[in-house]
Amino acid sequence: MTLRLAITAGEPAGIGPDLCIQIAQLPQEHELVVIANADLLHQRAAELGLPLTLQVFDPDSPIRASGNGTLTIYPVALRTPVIAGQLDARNSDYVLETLRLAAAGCLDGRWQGIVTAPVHKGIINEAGIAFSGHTEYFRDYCGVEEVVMMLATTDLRVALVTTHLPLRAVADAITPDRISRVVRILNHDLKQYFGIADPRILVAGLNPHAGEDGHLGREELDIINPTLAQLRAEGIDLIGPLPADTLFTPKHLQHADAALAMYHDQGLPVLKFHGFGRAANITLGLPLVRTSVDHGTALDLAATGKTDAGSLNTAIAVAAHMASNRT
Ligand SMILES: NC(=O)C1=CN([C@@H]2O[C@H](COP(=O)(O)OP(=O)(O)OC[C@H]3O[C@@H](n4cnc5c(N)ncnc54)[C@H](O)[C@@H]3O)[C@@H](O)[C@H]2O)C=CC1
Ligand SMILES: NCC(=O)COP(=O)(O)O
Repeated sequence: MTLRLAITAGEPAGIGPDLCIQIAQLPQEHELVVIANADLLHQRAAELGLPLTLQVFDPDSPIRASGNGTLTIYPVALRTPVIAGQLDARNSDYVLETLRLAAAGCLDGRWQGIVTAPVHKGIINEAGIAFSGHTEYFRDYCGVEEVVMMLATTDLRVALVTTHLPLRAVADAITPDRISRVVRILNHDLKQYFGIADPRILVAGLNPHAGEDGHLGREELDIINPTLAQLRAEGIDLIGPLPADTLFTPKHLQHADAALAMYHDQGLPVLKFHGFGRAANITLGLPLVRTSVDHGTALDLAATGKTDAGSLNTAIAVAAHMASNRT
């Protein structure tokens, strides 16, 4: 089935616009509705020397696959002109408007999923807007209590109990309630979106050596172990808490459907070492399908033509797969 997917082009000075133009050159199975400024895309296409035709989104027109240099555009006004590679806080409002429009259009059925190109968290905060990431933005927009960040390649899925938190705050955020909510969402969405009948999830400890029986930290004994026992009693197949340094070895991973890390930089460096440029970032637990790239704004590469669109391609394919499987 040909789907309609929204693509937010992300930080306008970064590589998001370049990636949208690059994927327009490839044959696509779905209609890609890029939510962005049209002049920005034309200007970046000219800088890259790539052809680009933009057709303005019409909700009443039949869905038609993008490609051959053509994209559908849902136009949004920039707040100030863009120079590739140079952040400008005045455009933060534009960036957030693209996210809001994408979420609104997904919830009202105009498109079946959202794929996001990277935004720059720092410049949005410098504009005076508290923003820690798309994951938290869409959680709040949709009014759900919890979501789960999971990055995935074809053969490795890594989900996180906590996302964009200072390391100092992580231990306090590892609570029975949070672990339970995250595990239930992960278990449910591995079934719903990925057709895994009885997901097996490896859970990492928080401390080195999973706490070494309490000698290197007590979170495993006091919080993680009892919570996993309760979740197992609900029928969820959990292994752990395992020391994170050995969890990510083939011996354990070969029997698992996903690994659950306690924090961002416990899980994501492994995933990115394994498959940077081929992975998708997926938000589970939302009432809509949202995927993203596995990388950031790469300001150094904007308008250079040296950008790899592999992760955006993966994110589009995963969003289409999820939207087709959504129950
Ligand atoms: N989904 C999102 O919106 C994400 C946004 N970010 C944001 O991006 C900004 C920059 O983050 P960094 O840590 O510098 O990471 P980065 O991913 O932007 O850059 C890291 C390195 O990878 C290279 N790189 C990144 N994407 C590439 C691509 N598609 N093709 C070729 N090379 C690529 C860059 O040139 C750089 O050398 C930060 O503000 C961060 O918050 C980071 C990750 C995800
Ligand atoms: N490391 C992943 C990342 O920063 C992307 O987060 P989000 O913007 O998708 O929430």
